[in-house]
Amino acid sequence: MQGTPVNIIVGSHVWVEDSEVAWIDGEVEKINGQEVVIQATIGKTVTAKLSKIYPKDVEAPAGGVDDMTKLSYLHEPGVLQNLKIRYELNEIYTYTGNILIAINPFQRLPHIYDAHMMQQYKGAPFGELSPHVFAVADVAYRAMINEGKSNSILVSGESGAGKTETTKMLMRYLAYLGGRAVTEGRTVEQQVLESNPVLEAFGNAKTVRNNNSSRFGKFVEIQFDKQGRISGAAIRTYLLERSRVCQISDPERNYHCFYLLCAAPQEEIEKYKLGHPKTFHYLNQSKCFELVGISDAHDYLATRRAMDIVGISEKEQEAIFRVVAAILHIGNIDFTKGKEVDSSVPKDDKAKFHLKTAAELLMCDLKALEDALCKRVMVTPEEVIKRSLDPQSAVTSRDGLAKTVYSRLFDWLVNKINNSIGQDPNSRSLIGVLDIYGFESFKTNSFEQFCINFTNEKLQQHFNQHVFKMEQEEYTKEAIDWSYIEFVDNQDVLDLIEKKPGGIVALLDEACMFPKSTHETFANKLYQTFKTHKRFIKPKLSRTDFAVAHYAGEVLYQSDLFLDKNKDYVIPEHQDLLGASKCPFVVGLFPPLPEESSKSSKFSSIGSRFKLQLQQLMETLNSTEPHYIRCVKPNNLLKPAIFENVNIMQQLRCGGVLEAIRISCAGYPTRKPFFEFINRFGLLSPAALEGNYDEKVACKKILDSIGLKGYQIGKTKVFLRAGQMAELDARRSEVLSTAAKKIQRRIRTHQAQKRFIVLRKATISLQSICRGRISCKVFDNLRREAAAVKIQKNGRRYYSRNIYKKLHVAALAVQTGLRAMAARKKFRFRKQTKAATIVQAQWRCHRATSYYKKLKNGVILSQTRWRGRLARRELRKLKMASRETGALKEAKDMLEKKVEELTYRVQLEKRLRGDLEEAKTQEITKLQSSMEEMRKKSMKQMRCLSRNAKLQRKPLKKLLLLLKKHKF
Ligand SMILES: Nc1ncnc2c1ncn2[C@@H]1O[C@H](COP(=O)(O)OP(=O)(O)OP(=O)(O)O)[C@@H](O)[C@H]1O
Repeated sequence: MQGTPVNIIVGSHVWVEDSEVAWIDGEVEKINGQEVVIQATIGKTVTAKLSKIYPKDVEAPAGGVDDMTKLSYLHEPGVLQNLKIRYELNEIYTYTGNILIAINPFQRLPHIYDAHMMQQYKGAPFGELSPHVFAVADVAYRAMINEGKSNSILVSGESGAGKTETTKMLMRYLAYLGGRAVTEGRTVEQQVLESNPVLEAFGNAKTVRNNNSSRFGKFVEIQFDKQGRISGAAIRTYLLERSRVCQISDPERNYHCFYLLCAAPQEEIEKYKLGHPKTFHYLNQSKCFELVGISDAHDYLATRRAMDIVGISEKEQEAIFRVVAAILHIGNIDFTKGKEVDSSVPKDDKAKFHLKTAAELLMCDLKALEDALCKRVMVTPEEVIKRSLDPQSAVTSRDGLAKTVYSRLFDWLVNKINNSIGQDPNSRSLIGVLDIYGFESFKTNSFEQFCINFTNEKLQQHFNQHVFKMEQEEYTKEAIDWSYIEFVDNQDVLDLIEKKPGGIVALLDEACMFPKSTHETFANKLYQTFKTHKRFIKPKLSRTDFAVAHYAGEVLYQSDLFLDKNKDYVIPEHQDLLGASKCPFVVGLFPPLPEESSKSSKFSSIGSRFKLQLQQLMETLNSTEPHYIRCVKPNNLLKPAIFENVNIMQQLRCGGVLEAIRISCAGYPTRKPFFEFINRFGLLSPAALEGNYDEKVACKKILDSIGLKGYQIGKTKVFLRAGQMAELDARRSEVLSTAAKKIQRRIRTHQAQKRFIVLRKATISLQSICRGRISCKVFDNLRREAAAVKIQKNGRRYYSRNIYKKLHVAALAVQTGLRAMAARKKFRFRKQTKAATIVQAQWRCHRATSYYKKLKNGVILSQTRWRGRLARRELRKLKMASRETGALKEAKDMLEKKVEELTYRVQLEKRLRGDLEEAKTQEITKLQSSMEEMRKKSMKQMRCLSRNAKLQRKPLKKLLLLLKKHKF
């Protein structure tokens, strides 16, 4: 795409094309006719042709634009600068209309691929969120669901640009959208996703351009049912790089599976008699055995796990790795000259050991294997001749066997995965994801590059057809006013390659079928046939090379190995050998050829098979709605944050990105049938629809009412310029969102009102319930309080009463005690007083009595003595007076009177004592009840009293005795 040097005036900011750094920016100093002098920002003055100068958009947003069709100046430096700005901000995705450009970040950016992101992109309108691979997958999915049409996503880019990673993301997102419940432990989408590590282990290898380069093309068809759920899947692979099995260059590696197996657990290493990769010829041609940051041992286990998930049984896995090990051993069978001329035999014991191990692992006959490698059977009409091969040919035969076995193994894996995932015959539609090698142009380009570039030509044509050709056809059909948009149609290159008869592929097949053909004869044939073809170039200095002017540039091919690489037949000896293996798995890899084909032609060409495959692929793609993702590799160092301008510009040119931008801007990339247009955008101008039944006029009115310029109205469709649809959609979204807001507002008001009424009612009843409950609680509390007070009162009363009772009883007891004590004291005092009185009376009585007695006795004595004397005197007188008896008798009567008196007194005393005792008994009886305790005392007192009584009795006794003595 060449820029149009508009607005180039002195002082304007411009870009200048520079072959080394791609672009230099600066300010125009001078314009001299067709030459411009620029003061570049890199500090030098540059003089360039006016046609190499492009205006710079000084008002472009600082963060770049997410769709390049939005750029004010659409030219290469503008596009590059935009990508660069975004890449520096880690915005690796940018749209170019409907094409997504993905720049490999060479660093993990998990935040842009997590579940949250998937959720965000699910159902989001295209262009609403920032560009993303999920957005493309979402568009494809929605289009499939809404229109019921199959879609395809074509991922392209050069090796290491990130196609496989992008494809994986697409598959992950589609699995997320169409995932379904787990059945039998694993889902279809799980199997589809897990097929990636299995295919990567066997089809990927480290190359100089990518540490995990897919050495095959892949088209994954994901089938969906009516509900949009994944119901099946099919994987188609294209052109596995067979030569890598036997030949690798430093610092590349062979297919990952070989290294994985060499890092397997020890028992497997021993079982397959393996060792370090450096001990195997197929691996040690390069010094690179390990990958930085990758553990082969870990990957081996991961691959086995993935194999389990995709449905490869344990037994099959064992057989697969046995065959892989056998290939490694086959590679170590070296040959030396045999005894016969031009014959060969295993070189040494080491070669024999590997031959034997390979035979064991493939479960075929050792001798048959040796013969298959060292001999050829020639069938002539006359006889069957066995011809020996020289060591060089034996090595070629050996490598041929290894390549055939490996490619059959790879095909088996793909078939197995397809069978295991299963196809859905009732699938409504599918989404195909194509991850195919990008355009390749190296120093030496062989048959592989030729096929790869052929594929890219095909895809470019599909792209052209979709983007340009069909577009312009449509313009004509719809009779809109348009000017022809120039684009490079590559049909002539495709004719050069695939035309039948006469194309390069056909000529190659022809050459392969003639035994005497060599690459020189083939090249000559090409030179002759395409002498005048403008896309075919014969290099001046070479006799076998040829160049093709591809859409992305000229590529020089070396035809040396074209013939060999194009031959796709299995040497019959190899077929017979492995067909007779005792291992059913190996036999399965080499099914017997159909009788006819083996007879008619043993030859089949890789080129024409590949051509056929591509044809089928194109048919599939043509029946789908395509979406394009162009992966870009920002640098060859495979490091993040390095943006190599020239390299990227080249990729953008090759990928047709710039061309697509140009066409998008020059043409009418969006169109809609009138009906659909009115249906969709009628709401932008309701007035335009009123009373108007002509759709075309209505469409025009709608567009005019919005004020869009530059659109076209065809016979049945409205044609819009790039970005106009977005503008219309934005307006529509605005109208819809205003309407939606209005409706939402109303509905929300209504709902809120309803909610409010219900809420109020509920609140009131809740409040009344609450209040009721609170009152109940308060009442309950009051009742409880009253009860508590009552209980407390009663308790206290009871307690006080008890205390009082005790106190009362105690007081009574004390009072009683005290009173009793006082009474006792009084009683005692009275008793003592009484007793004292008695004692005193007794004593006095006694003393008086004693005194009286003494006196009386004395008196009596003295009287007696006296009377005696008187008596004696009288007696003497009486005697003398002799018997004066009368006097004596009188004395005697007097004495008797006295005794009577004394007896009366004794009786009186006795009666007094009885009265006293009676009073005493009465007193005791009275006091006995209250003074139980004092009984003893009283007893004592009684005793005392009785003693007193005794004492009282004593004088009485004495008195009685006295009376007795005196015989009263
Ligand atoms: N989106 C991404 N995020 C992070 N790293 C990425 C991304 N895309 C690619 N890469 C890195 O780039 C490497 C190469 O990517 P990938 O294998 O997808 O390239 P490719 O285009 O498929 O190459 P080939 O054609 O050789 O198979 C990956 O191994 C990965 O490290």
